[in-house]
Amino acid sequence: MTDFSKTKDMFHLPEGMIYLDGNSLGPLPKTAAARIARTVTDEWGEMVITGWNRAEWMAQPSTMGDRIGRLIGAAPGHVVVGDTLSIKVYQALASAIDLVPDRKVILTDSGNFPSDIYMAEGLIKSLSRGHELRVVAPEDVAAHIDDDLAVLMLTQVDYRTGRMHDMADLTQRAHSAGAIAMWDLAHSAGALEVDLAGCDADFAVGCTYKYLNAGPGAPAFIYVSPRHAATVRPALSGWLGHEAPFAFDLDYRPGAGIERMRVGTPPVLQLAALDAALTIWDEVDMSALRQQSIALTEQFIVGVEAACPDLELASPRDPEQRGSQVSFRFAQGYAAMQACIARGVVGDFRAPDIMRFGFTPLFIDEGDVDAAVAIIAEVMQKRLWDEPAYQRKARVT
Ligand SMILES: Cc1ncc(COP(=O)(O)O)c(C=O)c1O
Ligand SMILES: Nc1c(O)cccc1C(=O)C[C@H](N)C(=O)O
Repeated sequence: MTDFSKTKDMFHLPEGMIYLDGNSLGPLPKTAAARIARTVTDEWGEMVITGWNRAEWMAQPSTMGDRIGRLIGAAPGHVVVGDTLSIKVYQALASAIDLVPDRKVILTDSGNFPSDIYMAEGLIKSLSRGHELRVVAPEDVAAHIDDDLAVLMLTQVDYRTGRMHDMADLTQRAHSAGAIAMWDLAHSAGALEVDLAGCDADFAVGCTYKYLNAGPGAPAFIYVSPRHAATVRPALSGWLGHEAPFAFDLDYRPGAGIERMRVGTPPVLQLAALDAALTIWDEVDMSALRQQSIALTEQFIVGVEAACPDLELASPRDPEQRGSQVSFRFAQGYAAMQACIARGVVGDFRAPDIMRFGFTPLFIDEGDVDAAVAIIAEVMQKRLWDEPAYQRKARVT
């Protein structure tokens, strides 16, 4: 059983801050700075190019992929790390489309993160084969799975509301219709129990800078089901996904299994940060994490609803239907969030009116939730958001 009072001490948390934004960018693991410094000085500094073998830099995308695999229900050898999540979305979707050559519909929902939708649109244009991206309301996804469907492309947990799709059910429906199911786990990996193999998902992608805490710009990951891994065509056919990169052949031959989803040079310094972050995750029991996440989000909802009648719950009330974040709607949400941040409660705002708070049991506990609720209550009851300093500027970064 994971002791979350111990994991909290493994992070550097800024003094006086209750950090409820680990769903967007995780905090710094205390060992990360030394771990990165070791790679810089002992490996890059002393080994220079021999580090690719001596420090096993070249193997890290796969070894780290296996460690992430445990957190998302993937057997070793089916996850690889690299690139950004947007790139991995493109790569997975391109491979998925190839598996269903006679169909043209890609189905997603309006709660998906815009980058996934933009990448799909860009891919469709580049292919010029008449594919159509169908964007429906999240609750209508199941009803739109029919015999025209090529790929069901969904983000499991909605970045705005935290609403969670039923991965097992929708994957099974997609398969029954003869389609491929592809999942974005950006707001799932490290947030809840995911069982990719048990759900029989075809492809999954995700990032490591949110709940996994590998730092700003940390690389993404991709999963390919064992059913497809040896046959999928990698659309981004970079040299490190080649069967024999150092043969420098001029013809591309995909590497074995998941290795073919590698593209180019691994981000070694960022992988050092990921290594430090995964050293914490290696010991975490995902079922205990989920239980604690639900306890924290329930405590938060009860507290905020009792003290702040002007905030309307935007997340599902049923904990089984939401991820590890809680969102409230408020017309002055931007200003209210600025007022909370000024008082040390860091969540974030998503247009047009969502105040979003992430609950990350590795470093947030019941005391933090009570303290955050008290500050949010003060902001709302005293209308502190009404101060001109907190109003939204024309240009928001
Ligand atoms: C669901 C989802 N997909 C894609 C992205 C984009 O990821 P990246 O900026 O790493 O490409 C994000 C976050 O930014 C996200 O939340
Ligand atoms: N990746 C981000 C970035 O580089 C800058 C600011 C925010 C992000 C995010 O991850 C946003 C995030 N996907 C979200 O859920 O809103």
